[in-house]
Amino acid sequence: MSSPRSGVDVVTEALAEVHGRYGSLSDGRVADYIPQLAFADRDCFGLALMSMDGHGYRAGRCGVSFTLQSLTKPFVLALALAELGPDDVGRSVGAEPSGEAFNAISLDAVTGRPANPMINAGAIAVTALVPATSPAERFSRILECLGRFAGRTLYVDEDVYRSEVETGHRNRALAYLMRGTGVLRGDPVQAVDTYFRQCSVRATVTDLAVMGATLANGGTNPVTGERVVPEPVALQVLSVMAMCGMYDAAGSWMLHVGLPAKSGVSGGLVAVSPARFGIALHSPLLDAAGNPVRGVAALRELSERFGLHLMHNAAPGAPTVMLSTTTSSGRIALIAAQGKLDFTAAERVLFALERRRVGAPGGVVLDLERVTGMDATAKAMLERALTLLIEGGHDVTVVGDLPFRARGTWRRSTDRAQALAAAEHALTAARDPNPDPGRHAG
Ligand SMILES: NC(=O)CC[C@H](N)C(=O)O
Repeated sequence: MSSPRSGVDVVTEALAEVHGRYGSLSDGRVADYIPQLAFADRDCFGLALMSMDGHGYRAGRCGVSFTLQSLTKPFVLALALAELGPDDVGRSVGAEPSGEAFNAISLDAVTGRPANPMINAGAIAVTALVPATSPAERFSRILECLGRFAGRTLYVDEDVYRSEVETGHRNRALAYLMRGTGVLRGDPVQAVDTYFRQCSVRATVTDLAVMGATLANGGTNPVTGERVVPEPVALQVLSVMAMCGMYDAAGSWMLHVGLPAKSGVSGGLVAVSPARFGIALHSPLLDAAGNPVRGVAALRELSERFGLHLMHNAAPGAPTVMLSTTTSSGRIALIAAQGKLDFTAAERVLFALERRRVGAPGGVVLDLERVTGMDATAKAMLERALTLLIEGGHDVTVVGDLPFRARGTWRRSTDRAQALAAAEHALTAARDPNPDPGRHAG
């Protein structure tokens, strides 16, 4: 796909630009240790981005399918984690970067566990963990799960599968070693056979972008709307990808691109910008670490251009605290906030409150009328602060209808001016013995 001639599609334009810039790189080699992979078209290059809202963008050849190979590893890990949980999975495989090639014999001297699930040894162990009553059922569960990530039914390339079976002696050796250390339960030949089938599943760049977007979106496929894995599983998988997804180039990838990612020997790569999008590409020319040369260059540029690095500070949003003052009576601290509240926004509100707070029995009016939402952390922080204020003898009013609980007696209001008037009244009443009729228990 070329850059759009009209309209405002700057995302496609950016993809097309990097596609054009790096599509002519001819360094690297097509993997041929699995003979069928040597037939890959070295000129093929496609790049697709799928946002967590399900908006898709493409450049180059994105509809051509290729075998996913190691790109299946994070998604099968997700299945095992969803079924068994991290403790059980962790008994069979570690989560440490190996700093070695994908086919390394990276087994811990004491536990016998492979270093992580993104190298072959770890992936074979994880595949064998998927609960099933037979190898056929295990593979069909894996295939079905990959399809749910992609949002469509996927198929095995039988030629590539046979090619892997014929040449995969090293993978068989890894499986036998793990059988020896006790990490792999069951038949090592069957475990590797399931793993070969899994590696031979075909998908397109577009499919792979959807698979990445599902992880970006906390485990829910943004195109089909289906929850594929629970949110904590998506987080765990992305963590492992961030540390181990790019084999022995994981460190320099994190330094220069800074996104959880996974590559495979057929030249595919998927990277995830958490809570933003999945981006995928296919280009069979691989560098020495087994990562696609054009893809690494393209993603490095896109990451810089769009500020995607995980360690990049998020752009400051609108100021959280719109108003922070003490009323003319000197008795009430008034703080008004806006936007969506997370840890940082809640901390800003509480910092302002702490600075304005008048000694008890002072009043506090917290105007959250223009707060559009809050996450669980912000809610817990504000509730705790309200409880502390009430316990400290403050007269507390919250303006707005956000769902809050706080122990003790406090007021809720829909209008800031009324809230201030009621608070002044209550503070005056507190000094004289008449009870305040406006107060209720929350
Ligand atoms: N890095 C990869 O994609 C490796 C997968 C391949 N099927 C193998 O096991 O050798």
